[in-house]
Amino acid sequence: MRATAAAARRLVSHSPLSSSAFRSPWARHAHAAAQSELSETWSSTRSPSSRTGPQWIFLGCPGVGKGTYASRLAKFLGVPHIAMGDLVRQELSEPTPSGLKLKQLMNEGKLLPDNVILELLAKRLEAGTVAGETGFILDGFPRTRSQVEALDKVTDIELVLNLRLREDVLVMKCLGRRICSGCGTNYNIANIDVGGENGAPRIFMPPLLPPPSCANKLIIRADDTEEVVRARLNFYAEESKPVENYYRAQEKLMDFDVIGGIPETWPKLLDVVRPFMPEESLSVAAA
Ligand SMILES: Nc1ncnc2c1ncn2[C@@H]1O[C@H](COP(=O)(O)OP(=O)(O)O)[C@@H](O)[C@H]1O
Repeated sequence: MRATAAAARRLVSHSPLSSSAFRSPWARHAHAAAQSELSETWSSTRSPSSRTGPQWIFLGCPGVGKGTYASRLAKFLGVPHIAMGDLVRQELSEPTPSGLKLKQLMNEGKLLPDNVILELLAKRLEAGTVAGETGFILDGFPRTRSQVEALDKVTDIELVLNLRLREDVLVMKCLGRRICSGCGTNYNIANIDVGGENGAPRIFMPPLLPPPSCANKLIIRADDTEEVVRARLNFYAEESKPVENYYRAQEKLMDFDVIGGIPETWPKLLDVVRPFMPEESLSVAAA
């Protein structure tokens, strides 16, 4: 699909959150600002349809390992791994009055308004287009049906990988997450060995521990408390269904059960995506 500036503007105007949907003045203001800014952002960029590389999406619950596998796969494919959560955290790292309200939503495990999310993504895609990026793996976007429809207007998604893992393991994984405050690398201190009962397969995931250079700089995300993790999982279950159904109906969705740690899961993941990989990535994957 050819994405013109007009199509880009539709990405913003498509948002179901009309300014009247926001109850507080700050939110209405942010919405109005995003509308005009985003239109400008998109109209000043080259067409996203000039991308010729893979345009893939990773779906899955918090803690399932989207970031880990999406970033590994992105390296093989030679495209960027664009993690919506990282864009959000980066944006909210500077304290501003509107940012504080958004941060509060995030710390409660709630989704941020579409206009905020679409603006961040549009800016990231624009920067990528300028830098000559040919495709992307999106992680954490789209999360709602309205985000799916907005994305469809400006990209041509080929493959949607839906990572799945049982809920008790997801909670353990989220609570074990640690990030190096120095270099931003993700680790996990959870030592998971569960299952085997009631016909469920055993799941063994050893910790992913940091090297000494990161070990004393580890931080925990404010939204990785048990209460918030459970809330995020509930929100996800509710909101992901329409997204999954949309891509399933288009025959673009592939379910993938995470079966263990990286050494077991990664080769299986590569096997299932191999038929979709461009020629040049196949030789890297085979090496
Ligand atoms: N597509 C999105 N739509 C709305 N809010 C989002 C989106 N992606 C990320 N966020 C916000 O950023 C937070 C962190 O996102 P992320 O790192 O993807 O967390 P997780 O997948 O572990 O819930 C989310 O809880 C939500 O508040």
